[in-house]
Parts: sequence; structure tokens; C-alpha cells
Amino acid sequence: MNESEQLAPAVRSILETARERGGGGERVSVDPRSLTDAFAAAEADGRIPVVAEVKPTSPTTEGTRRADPVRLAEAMVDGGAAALSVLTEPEHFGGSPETLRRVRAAVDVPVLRKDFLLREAQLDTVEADVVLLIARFLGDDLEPMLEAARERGFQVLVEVHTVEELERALDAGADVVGVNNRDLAKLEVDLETFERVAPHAPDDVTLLAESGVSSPADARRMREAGADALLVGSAIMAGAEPEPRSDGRASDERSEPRADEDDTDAYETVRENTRELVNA
Ligand SMILES: O=C(O)c1ccccc1NCC(=O)[C@H](O)[C@H](O)COP(=O)(O)O
Repeated sequence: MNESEQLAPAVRSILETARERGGGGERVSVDPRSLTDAFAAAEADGRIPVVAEVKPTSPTTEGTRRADPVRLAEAMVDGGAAALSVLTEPEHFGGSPETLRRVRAAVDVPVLRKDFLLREAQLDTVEADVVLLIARFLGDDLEPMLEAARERGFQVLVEVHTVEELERALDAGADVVGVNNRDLAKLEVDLETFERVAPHAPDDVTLLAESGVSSPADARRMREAGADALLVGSAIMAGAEPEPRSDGRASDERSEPRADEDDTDAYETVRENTRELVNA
């Protein structure tokens, strides 16, 4: 990454904590559930392939959602999600490797580990079917990280935001690419990003539109622009209402996620949100 480029303060903070975070212990070896097979199965079933994201909070979310991640994940799969994305970043997104472990044990669809991985050792924290590598943050380390991930059995989603990053991702050997509509420099979301970048991707690349898909019309728009699949967090989580927080960050002292009866409506809403997008 070009260190001189302007990143939003929240993203600089994400990167600082990611640099400090250690790796796992033993080298991970995964027998992954196929992401492309899951997308093909959704298509065959008349559903838009959607990767639904369990996203407790984020720098652009007010408060932290305390609903049980496993019940959220089950509701998303019930609603037709082809795959899931689970945040494992703790400080800014309220995620954890343990959450991913629990979710992956509870569902049979592929699960993406959503984090800001910067070093090979960080791949060994937890098993997942897919890991995210962000071209912008990895620079020349993208290709070795991609190889290291594949050696462990992971499928790799390489995230890009520009045509230049797409070209770097392809040169590094990426075959599943996500175009992030969220500009990590400003945190602004613009669906035109996908429309601008997608035409430069070869047909044999599996292309995801990430971030900012907030309605069935957005879903159709991204599909018309060439998205093989959509990665959606906020719009699906919309019913799992966050509890307000005062400091703009996920609380370090928050209680365990709740799985009580009062949240039943939240899970039903999450199921319906997912259903609405997969049937857009
Ligand atoms: O979502 C954020 O606020 C955010 C801020 C800074 C860096 C990354 C961020 N999001 C990570 C993601 O990749 C999204 O959670 C994912 O693409 C889903 O986006 P959305 O559907 O807009 O919630």
C-alpha cells in the first residue's frame, strides 16, 4: 500500500490494529465448501447468489447489534443466502474467530472470513471456506498471501476498488474478485464503482459486487452490470437493530450476544431481508 495515500481515520485505525494482531498457532488446513458451486446452485434455483454478512457493527454503523450470530446466520441461509461472510475483526467490527467457528459449524454453506489480513501467520487463526485479501492493503504481498492461503486450502476473494487494483489482482492469480463499492479512503459508497470496474474483468473470473447494495433495485442494477454474486451486510442486518454506543467504536466491554426470545422478530426480519434480495 502507498502509505502516503489518504485513508479515513477509521481505516487507518483498522490497519494499525491489524498490524499489531498476531497470527494463529498451528498451520490451518481446510477442506473448503466450494463458493462457485454454491453460487451455481443458487442460480439453478432461480436465486441471486448472495453472500450475506454477519456484521455486528462497523465504523459506519451506529451501535453494536447484540443478536446471536448463529441465529442470524441460520436466518440468512433460511432466507436463501448462497454463502455467508463473518467478520472476525474485533476492535472495529465486533467480530471474532470464535463467532466464525460457531457459525461455520451451524450451517452448510461456504463461509467467508472477513478481516484485514496482512501477514501469512494471520491465516492460521481459524478455518473458513474463503478468506478475503484486500489488494489495496497488501500491495506486493498480495501474490504471496494468495499462494499461502491456497496452500492451506482456502478459496480467496480478492477485493479491489479500481481498475488498477483489478489488474494487480489478476496478475497475482485471483479468480474470485470483489469490487468494493465503498471507497476505503472516504468510506463513501457509490454503486458506479462496480459499473466502472466490472467491464475490465475477464469472463472466467467470478465477480462479486460488495457494499452498498441496499434494495432489490440495487441488486438488479449490480447484476445487470455483470455481478455473479452480491456481498451484502447492512441491508440484511437492518432488522437486527444496534444498541447505541457513545464512543464511535465497538465496546471492549460489551456483553455476550443475546439469543433470547425478544430477538425473534430480528431474526425473522433478517430472513425476510435476505429473501427480498435473493429474489430481486
Ligand atoms: O462497513 C464499513 O463501515 C466499513 C468501514 C471501513 C472498512 C470496511 C468497512 N466494511 C467492510 C465491508 O466489506 C462491508 O461490511 C461489506 O462489503 C458489506 O457492506 P454493506 O452491505 O454496505 O454493509
